[in-house]
Amino acid sequence: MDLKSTKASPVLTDPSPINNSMLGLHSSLFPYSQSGPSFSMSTLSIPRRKPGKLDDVRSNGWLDAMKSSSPPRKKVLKDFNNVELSLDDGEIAYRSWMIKYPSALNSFQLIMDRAKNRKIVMFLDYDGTLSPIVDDPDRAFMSADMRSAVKNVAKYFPTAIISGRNRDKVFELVGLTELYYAGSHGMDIMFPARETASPDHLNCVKSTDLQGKEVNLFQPASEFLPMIDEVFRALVEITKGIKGAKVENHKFCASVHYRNVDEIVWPLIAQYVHDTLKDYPRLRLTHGRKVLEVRPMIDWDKGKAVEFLLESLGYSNNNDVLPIYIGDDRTDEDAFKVNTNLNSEQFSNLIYRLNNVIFFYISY
Ligand SMILES: O=P(O)(O)OC[C@H]1O[C@H](O[C@H]2O[C@H](CO)[C@@H](O)[C@H](O)[C@H]2O)[C@H](O)[C@@H](O)[C@@H]1O
Repeated sequence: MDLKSTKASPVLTDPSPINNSMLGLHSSLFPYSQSGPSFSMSTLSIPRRKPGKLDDVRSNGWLDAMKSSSPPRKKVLKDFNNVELSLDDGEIAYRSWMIKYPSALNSFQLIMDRAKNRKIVMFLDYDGTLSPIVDDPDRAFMSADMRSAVKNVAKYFPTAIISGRNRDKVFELVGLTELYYAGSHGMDIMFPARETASPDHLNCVKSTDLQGKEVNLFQPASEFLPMIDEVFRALVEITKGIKGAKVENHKFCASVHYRNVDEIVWPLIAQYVHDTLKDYPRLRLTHGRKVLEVRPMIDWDKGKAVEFLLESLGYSNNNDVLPIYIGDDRTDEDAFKVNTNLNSEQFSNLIYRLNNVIFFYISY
């Protein structure tokens, strides 16, 4: 059974900033931005092009998905002593999540037992996992401590970064040459030339990395390069009048950020993206943390990238291998879905939380 048939998602949506103090946790444990965007009517300028009916994005579920990461409303609950607690939906979701998924740190021995005599292969998401979530995507830096921890992990285990970002950009942010990198949600994978990709993967070519070393490059969506470039420019143009909107070109996908856009304008930004995509029937939309991601309609995602890397590095279908994936976002669930033979109970037994990200084994 895969995650498609498992209703609850293991990832958390953005909580309200006051959660941290209420739960008695230090704010540094939370990667979420602590300052929400402020809004005044005078700061809103509406772009020239008229959107289609805003009903499109209301009926197709985009708006609901966008709102699920917004600061939720308050609810009054009673605690064990019958004292009324004012909790918002995010706080309730956070508490339930803490109960549902055991802490990886408290379960360390169990995890060590499962890892005994097996080779760990480590997969790490970037934003929200290695770096804190901040308002400006260009300033999502990982700390020196985190870099040194990842460097240490890579000393012992093959380690790959699987990010939605442009591969060069995520390499620039991480800066460790000993890792493997997959950008554009796994549609741009670089791995050592000494390894060979399966003959099924035709889009694998020889190339050189930034240090001039020979490498293999796997880009299953290479034919979409001009289309993504074009849609990126169209999205920049159509959203340019929306204060706080930001569009990024990740080579094989494009991101439209609305974290810094007032919620009142979200239907408009969603409708603009929806209208733009009408001209591109071969592109599809996925949701991330306050970001709309436009990507090619191909059967490839972070999960396929994990399988591809395991296969290319010689670790697939091997009981001696224990792949571990750590991620925080909906797109990371594609990697969690790699376990297709598990029922939902077996599946949730593989999930732990590590601070506020999900720690997951891929077991064969
Ligand atoms: O797969 P990832 O490495 O997690 O990348 C997913 C997206 O991450 C970035 O956006 C997110 O982080 C930003 C910086 O903290 C934040 O401002 C934004 O709201 C988040 O969605 C990146 O900018 C996106 O393009 C990636 O797709």
